[in-house]
Amino acid sequence: MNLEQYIRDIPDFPKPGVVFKDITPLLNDCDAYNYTVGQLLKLIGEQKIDKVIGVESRGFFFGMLLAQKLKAGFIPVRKPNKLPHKTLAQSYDLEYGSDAVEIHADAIHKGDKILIHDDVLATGGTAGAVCQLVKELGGEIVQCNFLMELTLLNGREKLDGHPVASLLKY
Ligand SMILES: O=P(O)(O)OC[C@H]1O[C@H](OP(=O)(O)OP(=O)(O)O)[C@H](O)[C@@H]1O
Ligand SMILES: Nc1ncnc2[nH]cnc12
Repeated sequence: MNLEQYIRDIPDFPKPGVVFKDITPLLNDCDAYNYTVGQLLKLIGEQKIDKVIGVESRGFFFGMLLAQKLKAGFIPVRKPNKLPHKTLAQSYDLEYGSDAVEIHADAIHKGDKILIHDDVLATGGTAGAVCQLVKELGGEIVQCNFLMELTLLNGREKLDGHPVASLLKY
């Protein structure tokens, strides 16, 4: 299956000059998203995963599906002031702006094997901040896993040498 046909380019969204990669056609097709889950699982292989982190908001869709298949827990990493319990926060720069991410401080136990999932690796600011949160809580990052990678933005460089895998490269 050619997954690229389910990802739509939206020029100048959300700001002029940005070509937004829209995954809603992929989410809208059961065969396509099931196939995608299978392909993402192949990237992980036989590696043991205790918890999958999905990054708000588009990382939630496949993050939760992956967690179920991997028989792992799911941890939402959210934008500021959304999580109700005690949190740890990390700020970062975006391709189009800046923001911060938060995690519940009790979500990871020392030594937990963590898969970080998001839809897009762009500048790496978001995923880099998530790596920092996992490190501070004593988790072990097994893989940073993405549907797609915008290679010209060199996001991998922000991920501290952790293994990175993506299904599509643009
Ligand atoms: O590698 P980076 O440059 O950090 O960019 C990647 C991040 O940007 C997008 O999220 P966005 O902040 O647009 O939020 P959303 O998922 O809620 O739409 C995307 O889903 C990643 O989380
Ligand atoms: N070009 C892009 N398309 C979709 N999500 C993104 N996140 C950061 N850059 C993006």
